[in-house]
Amino acid sequence: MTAGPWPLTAERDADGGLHVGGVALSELAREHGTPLWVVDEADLRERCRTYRAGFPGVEVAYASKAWCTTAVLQLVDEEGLLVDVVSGGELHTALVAGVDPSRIVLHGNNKSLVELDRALEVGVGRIVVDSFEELDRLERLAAARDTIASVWLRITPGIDAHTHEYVRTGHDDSKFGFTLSLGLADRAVARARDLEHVEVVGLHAHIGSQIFGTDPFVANAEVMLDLLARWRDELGVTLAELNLGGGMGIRYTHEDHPVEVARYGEAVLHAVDERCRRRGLERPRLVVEPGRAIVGPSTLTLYEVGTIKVLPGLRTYVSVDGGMSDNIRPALYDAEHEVALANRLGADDPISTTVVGKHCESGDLVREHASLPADVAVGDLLAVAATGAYTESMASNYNRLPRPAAVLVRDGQVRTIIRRETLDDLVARDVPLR
Ligand SMILES: Cc1ncc(COP(=O)(O)O)c(C=O)c1O
Ligand SMILES: N[C@@H](CCCC[NH3+])C(=O)O
Repeated sequence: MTAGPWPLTAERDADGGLHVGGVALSELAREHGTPLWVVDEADLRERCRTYRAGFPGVEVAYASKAWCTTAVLQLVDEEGLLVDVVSGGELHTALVAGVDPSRIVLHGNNKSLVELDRALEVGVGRIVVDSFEELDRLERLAAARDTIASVWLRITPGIDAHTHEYVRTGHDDSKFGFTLSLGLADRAVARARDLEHVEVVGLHAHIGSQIFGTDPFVANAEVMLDLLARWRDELGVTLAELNLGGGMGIRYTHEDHPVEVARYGEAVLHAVDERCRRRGLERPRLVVEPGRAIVGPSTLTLYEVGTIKVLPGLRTYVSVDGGMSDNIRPALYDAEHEVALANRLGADDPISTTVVGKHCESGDLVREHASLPADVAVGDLLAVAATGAYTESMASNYNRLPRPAAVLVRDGQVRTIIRRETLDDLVARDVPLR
């Protein structure tokens, strides 16, 4: 089981039932209901460790936008990762999780005054400045608090990573950061020099997400080191820190072949050291910022099969009890996730099915071409792989579906880390007229 996109401890028992963390998924469905996010704790911790080992001497920050819930943040914190947040809500979650503020990095292309001020109040480690307005705002807020904001400038390095258009961030025409080719980065560092309460200590560049191959990451590192060298030579500005962002692709289906973290680390660090040698730079204090690669593969979503609609000569629709409200990725990015029957092995001859959710949208797909046993039936359980990243964190209540629960499994133990939403939760913020 583990060779595919499934969590580390996933295995089938003698009857063909799927287990994760030593617990049968059918038992989890009985106890906790469906849809259910099942997180393999061993897998999640292992990925944190693999990342740290793959980038020796480099700080690893978890991009919490991938899955920002207290238990997940506590796990990655225990594993020694920094936590990157992009909003007051993510910051609050990290603080509630008990993450030391100095180990938090605040991102965002449009941080509010309240968010910036809160970051200064609690003393987050670094604020990643995205715009000229933000430099000015930070100067005013930090002066009022009689403090100094330690910041990285977010640079848009002009690197076009070949990934889905919606998740590219390093190309020139991007809403994020100071565009290097248009001279905005140079203007930003010049502006920052005039500020008394903002100290630029480093640079940041993130080129996009779900990227396969090492070349775009290497190119990003080279561009950023060239910039550090040029600013040293032209402006006498020496910056000691460099955050190279996240974006490493993961395996969602058997057809995906991502690079191993160790190879990615080797390639980037080799390029960094080579460039530093050529430019006569000391290796800056490096940070990388993965989200998806930490949590994505650790989790599967468990659904129950409801309606099955056979359209002879066309296709077979298999409907499950969740859909785009708990995983928007297929609808938004045409993303594909492996699907498997979870409660039994099923008939030998697979058929091609279209697994869909229960929402009022034809685009409410779980997987367009899912190979499932021909005898898939109402009441069966389906497991959908690699749903730890950008599913719960992008979940909604569309069609007023309560959001699912999440459980953490390890060595036969089960802990609820997010309770299932109730119908009362759904109306809790409504203010009725009568
Ligand atoms: C600034 C920044 N850092 C890190 C990440 C994490 O990306 P990924 O989940 O692809 O590793 C993102 C999301 O793309 C991001 O915008
Ligand atoms: N939500 C996207 C990734 C966004 C990356 C955030 N900057 C996905 O599921 O692929």
